[in-house]
Amino acid sequence: MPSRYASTSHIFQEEEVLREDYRPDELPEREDELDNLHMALSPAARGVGANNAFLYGKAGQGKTAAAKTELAELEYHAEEESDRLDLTTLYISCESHDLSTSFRAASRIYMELTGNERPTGHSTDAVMDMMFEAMNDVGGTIIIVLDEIDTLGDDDRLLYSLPRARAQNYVGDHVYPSVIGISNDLQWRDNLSSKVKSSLYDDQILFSPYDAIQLKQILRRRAAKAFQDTELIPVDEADVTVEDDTIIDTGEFGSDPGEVVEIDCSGEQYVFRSEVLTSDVIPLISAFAAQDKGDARQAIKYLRKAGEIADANGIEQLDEETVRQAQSQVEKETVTEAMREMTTQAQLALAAITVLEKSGDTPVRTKPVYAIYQNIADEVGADKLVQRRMRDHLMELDMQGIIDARKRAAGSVGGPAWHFELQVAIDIVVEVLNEISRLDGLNLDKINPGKGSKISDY
Ligand SMILES: Nc1ncnc2c1ncn2[C@@H]1O[C@H](COP(=O)(O)OP(=O)(O)OP(=O)(O)O)[C@@H](O)[C@H]1O
Repeated sequence: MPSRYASTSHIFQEEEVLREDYRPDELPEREDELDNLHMALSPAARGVGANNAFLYGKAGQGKTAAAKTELAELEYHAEEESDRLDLTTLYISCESHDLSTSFRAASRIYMELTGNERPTGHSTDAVMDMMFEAMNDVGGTIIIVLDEIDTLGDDDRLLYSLPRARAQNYVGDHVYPSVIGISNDLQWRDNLSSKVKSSLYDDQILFSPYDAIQLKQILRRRAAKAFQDTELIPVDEADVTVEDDTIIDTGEFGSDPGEVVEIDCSGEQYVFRSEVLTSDVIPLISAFAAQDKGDARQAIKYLRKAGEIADANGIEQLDEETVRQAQSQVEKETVTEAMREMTTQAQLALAAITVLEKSGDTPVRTKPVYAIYQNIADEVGADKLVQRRMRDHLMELDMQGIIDARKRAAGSVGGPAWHFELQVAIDIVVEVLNEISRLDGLNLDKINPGKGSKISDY
């Protein structure tokens, strides 16, 4: 049977560059944040303890990439000075190993430091002692990155003890441990107890969302590596003449000379030229991602998906249409994944909002959502939560970006009240709700939205 697989792609040259685990060489958009982190870590380059640092900001802002880049540089320095410096760095993603307790996170640190198996049959205190003992054995400067640190929830024993390890004599004078915490849950950060805050946050570094210009730079650097016949050439090396950011003599490239762009904050100009991306692809993706959350991961995903769509369908050039298709597919995949992982109760709350969205009754207050939620719960034979608990689920859906919860003026009576509406395309939600087997038998069309409750009704 002839194979439909191809070993080369007419679109991609180096597809890995657009994958999640690719580590960029540079992060010019994060120069200030890297400088701050550099300052926090520089005592380690002198053989003493680094400051504890806390990197925070929304998803996809380069926090992890910045921590890894800066640690790699410090490791390189320590290697060069290995007769003088004794440095150990650990990167631990609390979420991916489900290290949701101090016990599990301390076990992981112990395992990484010793190479031993996971300790079993011990109390949290005993595992923390084992972890500090391992630090004593390793000695020197030990920097531990705890990514997604918020998954530790309100179990702050580890976060309280680690920064105090020297002061409390948990480790000897020859050990300098410190923590780089990373989180995109700003509420968690604010809710930490003040005793933990004061020690964990020697240096706090905020990563604010990327704007469209920064996203364009990030995407152009990636695209030049990832796609066929796509390049970034310094203006003085390109066969074109540029005046006021415009190409006035197109040289050998005639009708398709590319465009003049910047790819970092140095002010240096480049010609970006591509035979597989039309000129509106990168600006459009950047605009979509900037309008949404300014998330570089999301922007890179759109670019990759657009390439995959073109590749699979034999399309020669990615264009606006391919980008729109990619955006809707990525959105669908994201929502589908989030919805499948939700509890049934969260799915029921979402189904209720969806019914009201369909009938044009959103943004809507909690009470009408609750009425529909009860109907739906009856329909599928699920337990019914009290109104407050159902609202907690709505707030969680807001955190996931699936619905939008906003306090709005509620009219003449009372102060502002929460109003909810869908934030993602309704047809995607309906399709996924229909696929979820736990909601089998639910027909959204049959649920009566009852009296509408738009803002204007109040
Ligand atoms: N300035 C940048 N230049 C190039 N690539 C970047 C930049 N910022 C982020 N990225 C890329 O975007 C993706 C997300 O970045 P990263 O994982 O560092 O974000 P994060 O802030 O740690 O997000 P999360 O909190 O969701 O883990 C990665 O693929 C990363 O390489």
